[in-house]
This record gives sequence, C-alpha cells and structure tokens, in this order.
Amino acid sequence: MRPLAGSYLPEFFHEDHSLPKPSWSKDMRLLFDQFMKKCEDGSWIHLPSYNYTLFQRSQDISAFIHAYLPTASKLINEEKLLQAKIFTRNFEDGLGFEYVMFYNDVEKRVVCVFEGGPYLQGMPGCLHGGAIATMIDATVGTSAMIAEGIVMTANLNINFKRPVPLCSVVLINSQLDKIEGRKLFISCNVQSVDEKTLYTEATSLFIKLDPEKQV
Ligand SMILES: CCCCCCCCCCCCCC(=O)SCCNC(=O)CCNC(=O)[C@H](O)C(C)(C)COP(=O)(O)OP(=O)(O)OC[C@H]1O[C@@H](n2cnc3c(N)ncnc32)[C@H](O)[C@@H]1OP(=O)(O)O
Repeated sequence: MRPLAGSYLPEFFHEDHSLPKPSWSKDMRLLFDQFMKKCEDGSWIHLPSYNYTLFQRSQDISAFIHAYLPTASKLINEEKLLQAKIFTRNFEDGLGFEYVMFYNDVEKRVVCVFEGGPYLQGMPGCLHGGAIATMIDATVGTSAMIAEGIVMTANLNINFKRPVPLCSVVLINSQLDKIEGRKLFISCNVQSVDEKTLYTEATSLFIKLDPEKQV
C-alpha cells in the first residue's frame, strides 16, 4: 500500500482549512499570527488541515481498513466510504469547529487554537463537552500520529473544570510525555487565551496499530 499522491485528489481536497477566514474572530486571527511568527525560525511548524483522510481514494481506504482494522472492515459499506470526511471539518465556516494546529518538534508539543462556533452549544452559552473532547482527541491524536504514524485512541480521560464560553477562543496545549513500546502517553490542557482560566485537563493513551494483530 502506498501513500496517496496529491495528484489523485479532486481540487477541493487540496484546500487547507486551517488558514485565516473572514469568519475567524480577532482573537483567533491574533493567535494565528503570533504562532506563524514563531514558525519563522523553524522552531514551530504550521500543520495544514484537510477535510479528507490520507487514504481518501476508495481503494486506498479499503486497503488501509483491511490491513489495519480487519474486524471493522466486515461491517463497513465501501460505497459510503467515498463520502467520508473528517468529522471536525464538516460545518460551514464559523459555525462549528474552527481550529489551527502548530507543532514544536524539540518540545514534542502540539498546540491547537480552537474556536467552537454556535452549532457546538451544549449548556446554554457553553461549548458542548463532546466538542471539547473531540478537539482534545484531535490535538493529542495529531501529536501521536506525528510521533508514531498509524495510531488509535485507547483511553481519553478528561476533567472538565470550567465551562468554555461558546464562540470564545481557547488554546489546547498537548505534550507527548512518554512512549513505551506501542503505547504513547500524551497529556493536554485547555486554557483561555489570556491563560488565566484552566478549562480542562486530560490524559490520553494512544496505541500504535499493529497490522499483524486482528483488531
Ligand atoms: C500531520 C498529522 C496530521 C493528522 C491529521 C489527522 C488527525 C486526526 C486525529 C484524530 C484522532 C482521532 C482518533 C480516534 O478517534 S480513534 C477512535 C476511537 N478509538 C477506537 O475506536 C479504538 C478501539 N480500540 C481498539 O481498536 C484497540 O483496543 C486498540 C487498537 C486501541 C488496542 O488494541 P491492540 O490489540 O492493538 O492492543 P493490545 O490490546 O495488545 O494492547 C497493547 C498495550 O496497550 C494497553 N492498552 C490497550 N488499551 C488500553 C486501554 N484502554 N487502557 C490502558 N491500557 C490499554 C494494553 O494493556 C497493552 O499494554 P502492555 O501489556 O503491552 O503493557
């Protein structure tokens, strides 16, 4: 199985959704600019973000699933796979998940600047806990993928300490703590832009998938 070359992809797959949009708030734009500045000396890297997976072309997805997830593959409708999109990149601009991630290789950190839009409401005026969990999973998951390639979340432990105001910008800071064999331990917190409010803390365990195993 070879990785998907960009030339196979329809034009819309090439769009990087983590670049500034008119719907972004001032805070979001400001933090984006600050991190882009940090990228200038190479210490941080801006991570592009698309609405498809690496193996989007149907036969690549099928090959991937058969190789890594043979048990699941028996229940998956291959035709529907053609419509598959990344969960967090499916809302109209400004209504759902707006985010951009940056990576620091020396510190093994991924930082996500995240603004949860009005369609992500849970309690009135607050971001839904599932939306926070999703973005934590995406951030620590990105960290795990950068470190070890094809991984899955085995455990995600979240303490919600303060409600996140809807449509506010938060910083999700993740840290790769250790790797033991196939296990990656990554911790994470969610803070307000001024770093005065700690909204959420989380720990996670990712497992590097082993194609020899029948998961
Ligand atoms: C540039 C990058 C861009 C990236 C863009 C996209 C980013 C998007 C990111 C989105 C991210 C979204 C991501 C998602 O949404 S992933 C979707 C949610 N996750 C799942 O569906 C996973 C379901 N679980 C499984 O498939 C299996 O259980 C896995 C594969 C995880 C492990 O099954 P496998 O058979 O392979 O492993 P093993 O049983 O031999 O265990 C191996 C070791 O691990 C230890 N262990 C296992 N489980 C647990 C546990 N729960 N707590 C504590 N420990 C646990 C175990 O004791 C053993 O330890 P040891 O005995 O060796 O010491």
